[in-house]
Amino acid sequence: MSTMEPSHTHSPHIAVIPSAGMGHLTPFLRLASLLLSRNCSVTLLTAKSTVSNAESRHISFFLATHPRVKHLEFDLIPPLQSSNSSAQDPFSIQYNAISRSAHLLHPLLSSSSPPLSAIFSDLLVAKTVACISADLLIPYYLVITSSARFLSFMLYLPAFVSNPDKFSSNAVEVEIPGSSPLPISSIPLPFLNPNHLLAETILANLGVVPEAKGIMVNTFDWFEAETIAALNNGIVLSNLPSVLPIGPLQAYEFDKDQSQCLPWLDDQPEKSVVYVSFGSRTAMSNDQIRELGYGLDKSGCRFLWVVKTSKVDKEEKESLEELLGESFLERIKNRGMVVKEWVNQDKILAHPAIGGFISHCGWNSVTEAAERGIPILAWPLHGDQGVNAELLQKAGLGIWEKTWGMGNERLVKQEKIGKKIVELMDDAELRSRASKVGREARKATELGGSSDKAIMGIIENLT
Ligand SMILES: O=c1ccn([C@@H]2O[C@H](COP(=O)(O)OP(=O)(O)O[C@H]3O[C@H](CO)[C@@H](O)[C@H](O)[C@H]3O)[C@@H](O)[C@H]2O)c(=O)[nH]1
Repeated sequence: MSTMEPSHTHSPHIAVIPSAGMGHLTPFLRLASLLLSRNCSVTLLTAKSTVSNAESRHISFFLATHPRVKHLEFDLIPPLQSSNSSAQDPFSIQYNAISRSAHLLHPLLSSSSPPLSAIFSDLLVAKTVACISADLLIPYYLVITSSARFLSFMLYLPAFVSNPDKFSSNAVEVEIPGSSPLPISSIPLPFLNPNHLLAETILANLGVVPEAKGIMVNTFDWFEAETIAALNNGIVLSNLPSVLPIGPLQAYEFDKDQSQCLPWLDDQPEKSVVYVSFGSRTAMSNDQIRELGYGLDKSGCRFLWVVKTSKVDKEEKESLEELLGESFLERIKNRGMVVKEWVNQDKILAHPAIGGFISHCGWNSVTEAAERGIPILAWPLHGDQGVNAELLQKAGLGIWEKTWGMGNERLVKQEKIGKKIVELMDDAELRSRASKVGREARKATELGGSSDKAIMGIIENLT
């Protein structure tokens, strides 16, 4: 993005309110950094305790490198106890706690100095933020951390859950107005159970979406043109505010990476390495992790693999030797690097040695790969990831083997994995289509590009 300064004398002061997990925090910090570069003042509001170490480390580092940002923390009221075992996902519990604690934001926001010009918040606190913004007579904008396609589905969620007969066990897809039908198999499991904490939290906040001044989405026009048009033409929801694609949001400098990954990549030939990572909060079963390892070995490709065995980094205990065996690590050591730590993914994807990405299709990972034009082998595991996998395949950014299923529902064998990796790395047409996606993504964020114009329009409206 450009660092063009607004021509106005009054620079807006914006409160930025993410929810939980790196997948939600990262785009908000990137947006905050972008706003600063456009001469805005920023106040960042976060919950006093985070779920993962990665979040608290990133917040601290961000504040240290962006000293103009004011940071305010709010308390969390104790989480709801639920008998539903699927609700025990620590991130869903935190989303719910943040959503229910959002009223504690009022005194922090109303006493802000200089007074706030706007609030940019995650959907999961929208209900309270809408009331506060009405009280303070300032606009609020929603920031969607997933795809526009997934936003369409979320907006359709109230209709979906209130009409279960329409979605009988025989149904294979859901018709979302203005969008191609969504396979039932891509719908996140919590949404098939309206009593799930995550579904409950989203449903509780959806009602105020029409009160937002605008809905920013970390996507770009070219990538999701049909969906964005449908959202903006009132086909999905008649009273929807403008949907504004502002992505891919750019990474800010995060230079504390002490790992050996980048030096190792420096020694690998161009586009020869497949990067494997399943984001910040997704763990495969240990059996699946081992099959993936043998599959990587069978493919004969070079690889950089970030292994994650538990949802939250605080629980990671097992060593790589215990998990994969010393003989595996010895066998692959000349063409594979396996780590079990936080890596600087954005820098890795930007490295010329990377030729492909095996990804769970968390939306940040997808947008980061899109920006670099890196082809993805989609392996969605939960949440919005099936929806994202489908759309990235349609846009030409990757391939998705649907028969592998979502999550740990079936064990995908090493032979299949090995073959797919070879397909990912050898397909010249796929590589060229992915490069085109990269060119379009970069065009969107250049000065005068569609995403650049969208963010400048918002800032100008606030001055
Ligand atoms: O070692 C690591 C692991 C992750 N990342 C970064 O962490 C972010 C992870 O975000 P994402 O790729 O979106 O995955 P999740 O952490 O799984 O994100 C959650 O939030 C996303 C945005 O709402 C959803 O799309 C996902 O399904 C949901 O799991 C990305 O920026 C990665 O670059 C690193 O830099 N290093």
